[in-house]
Amino acid sequence: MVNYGFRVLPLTRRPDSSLIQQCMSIATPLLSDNMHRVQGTIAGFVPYHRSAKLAGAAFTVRTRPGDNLMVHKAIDMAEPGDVIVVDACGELSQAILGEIMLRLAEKRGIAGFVIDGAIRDSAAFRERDYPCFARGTTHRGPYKEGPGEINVPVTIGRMPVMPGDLIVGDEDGIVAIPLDYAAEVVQAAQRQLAREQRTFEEIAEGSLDRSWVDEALKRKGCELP
Ligand SMILES: O=C([O-])CC(=O)C(=O)O
Ligand SMILES: [Mg+2]
Repeated sequence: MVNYGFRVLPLTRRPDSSLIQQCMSIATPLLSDNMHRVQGTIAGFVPYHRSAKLAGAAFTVRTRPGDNLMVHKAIDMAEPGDVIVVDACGELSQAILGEIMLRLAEKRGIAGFVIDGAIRDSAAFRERDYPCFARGTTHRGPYKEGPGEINVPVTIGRMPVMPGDLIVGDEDGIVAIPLDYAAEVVQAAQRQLAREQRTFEEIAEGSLDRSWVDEALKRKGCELP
């Protein structure tokens, strides 16, 4: 019997904790802009916690749709600060996470969850402000049979995620920054944040140069009044 599809692997590389901390105050559009806008989840993930922010190392899980045995194992294995990222195939017929699991994860210092699937007991995530993004809710509970895998490459919302990627989530969705590029991307996003803050000031003063809009239209051959 080959074990591919039913494996539990350790997470061996994580981003620097100072980098994770910096990402708590950088919006996801700034991070995805600095990866050429191709790395990030498509629309459809909802934050069930009030603050909507999340950052940490990706502890990845791939489940059989509707089954959460491997998510339970991940909660027992992940380290404080990790984000459990579950590729549950976008399945919405069974919830694979609930309040008992939330409380276990919270107790262990796990930073939060990203679930490409459904959760239940969703009021508890809001009340405890415990970070969790998911595609929806249903009271229909999970099966606990496996198979599934831990710390293998996964995809969530059409975004590839490698174990140990720097995960950042907010009201606009979730982005996974590949570990080897994380420092560079975060620095570039911070420079973009400073540029956008200057733009906001120029808008308030009425001094923002808008000539690029007509120039772009003319270059494309558009007739202007
Ligand atoms: O039964 C489960 O595994 C999910 C659940 O509702 C909980 O954790 O409270
Ligand atoms: Mg429950």
